[in-house]
Amino acid sequence: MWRGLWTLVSRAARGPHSPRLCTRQGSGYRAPGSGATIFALSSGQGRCGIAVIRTSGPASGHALQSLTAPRDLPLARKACLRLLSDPRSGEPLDRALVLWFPGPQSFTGEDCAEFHVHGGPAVVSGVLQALGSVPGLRPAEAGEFTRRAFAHGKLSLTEVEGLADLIHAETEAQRRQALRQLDGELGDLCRGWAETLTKALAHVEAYIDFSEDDNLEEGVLDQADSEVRKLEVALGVHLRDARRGQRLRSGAHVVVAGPPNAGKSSLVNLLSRKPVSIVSPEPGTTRDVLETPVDLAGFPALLSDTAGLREGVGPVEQEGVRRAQKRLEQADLILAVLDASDLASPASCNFLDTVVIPAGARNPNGSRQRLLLVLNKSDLLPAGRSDLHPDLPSHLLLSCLTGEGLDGLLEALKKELAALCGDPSTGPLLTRSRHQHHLRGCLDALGLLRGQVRGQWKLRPRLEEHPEALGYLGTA
Ligand SMILES: Nc1nc2c(ncn2[C@@H]2O[C@H](COP(=O)(O)OP(=O)(O)OP(=O)(O)O)[C@@H](O)[C@H]2O)c(=O)[nH]1
Repeated sequence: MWRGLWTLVSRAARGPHSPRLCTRQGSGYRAPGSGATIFALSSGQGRCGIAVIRTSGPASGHALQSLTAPRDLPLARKACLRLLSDPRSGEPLDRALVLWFPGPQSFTGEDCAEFHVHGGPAVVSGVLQALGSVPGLRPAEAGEFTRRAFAHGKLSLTEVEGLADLIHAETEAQRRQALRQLDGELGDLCRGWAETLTKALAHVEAYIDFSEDDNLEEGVLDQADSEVRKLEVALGVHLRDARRGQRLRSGAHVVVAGPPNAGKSSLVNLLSRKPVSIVSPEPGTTRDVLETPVDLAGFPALLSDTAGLREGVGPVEQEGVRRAQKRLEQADLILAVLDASDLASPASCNFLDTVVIPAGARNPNGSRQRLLLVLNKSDLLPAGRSDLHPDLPSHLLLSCLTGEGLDGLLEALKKELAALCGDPSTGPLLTRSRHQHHLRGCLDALGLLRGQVRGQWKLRPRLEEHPEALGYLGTA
């Protein structure tokens, strides 16, 4: 009976055939056409000082020798100046730095070469054409160098994702997070979890094999159970935190809302440093939701300008108000803007009552909607006036016209966004729904395993239905 249980559990621990959370491949996986030698421009397109062209594959050394004079291979990983010429015509193409990375000590794990040529379009296209004429070489597909690095165990899946995030990082916080993931932090965390699980399974196996001979310390199952419980707690904490990492990748939704003419569009333009929205003294100028991606105090955000909220307007503006309200419901952070010199107007009072005050109250899941109240047009207030409104919630004074108060607002935004997106320096974050999917699968499987360990046989049919259950964390 125990043997049967163990067969189930160990099958479960080996997990699914699909890529696991932090899989480091290194064997088995072969992409179509992976035997060929590939080449590509690895630096950006366009005119520039230096462009880097790379090759990867068994014919890299031959390609390097075919294009360079003298023809001998340079010392491994040492930059060396060579004349490049077209192997078909012998026509000189450029004088360039070349590097030779014999596998497996290269980015992809294969033989690689790099040509650091002058970045003019004619030079780049001449060298690419010359490489294409070398037998066994073909242009690389998008992402193929990284795919090969993964296939040869040079990068784990989470590191590949970190690399992609680093290339696309637009803000400081995104760069920090991507670099930490590329350095393997998330993978290390998952491997730690996987090790804990493997140890717990080993204890269960030992119990199954030896308990009847009384050779085993007491409490082995309890110990395994307690380890698995701790693991469940750790996974739960990361899962609950998952939205923060995803926000850090894709940007938090910051919605600028308020009554008409409060200066919402002026604030959006000020924060994005470009004329996203039309600014005019006419109330009701902005009718639709206008979005722009911005770097707010080092964090990525999608900033939305919305129609001024007021009642008794025509059908077009009414639709704008409806869209603004819908966007407010989806906001991660509301930037509520009021005209500091017009706080007693019906539109301001209504906005305070319907948006600002309710945001401070706890919603059914126990959290509050994040909101920063900004009183704009502070330049219109009489000097030294601080008695704005006795019941006004905590707020920031700003003048979009003079820029006064902007530093304070950016500081407050930084705090809010750090809470929303997570601080990459405090530990690895789950940045993709793939991570969440695998962790959730692992958590479910741990529940099943604990049921089995405690002899709850009624769960057995369910485990048999999910033989992959415990393989979600991947292996080192
Ligand atoms: N004095 C002063 N005027 C401002 C300030 N910010 C904006 N304004 C003016 O206020 C008017 C309305 O500004 P907008 O930014 O268009 O206001 P809005 O809230 O987007 O207006 P709607 O599109 O009608 O909802 C414009 O004439 C701006 O120049 C400020 O800080 N001080």
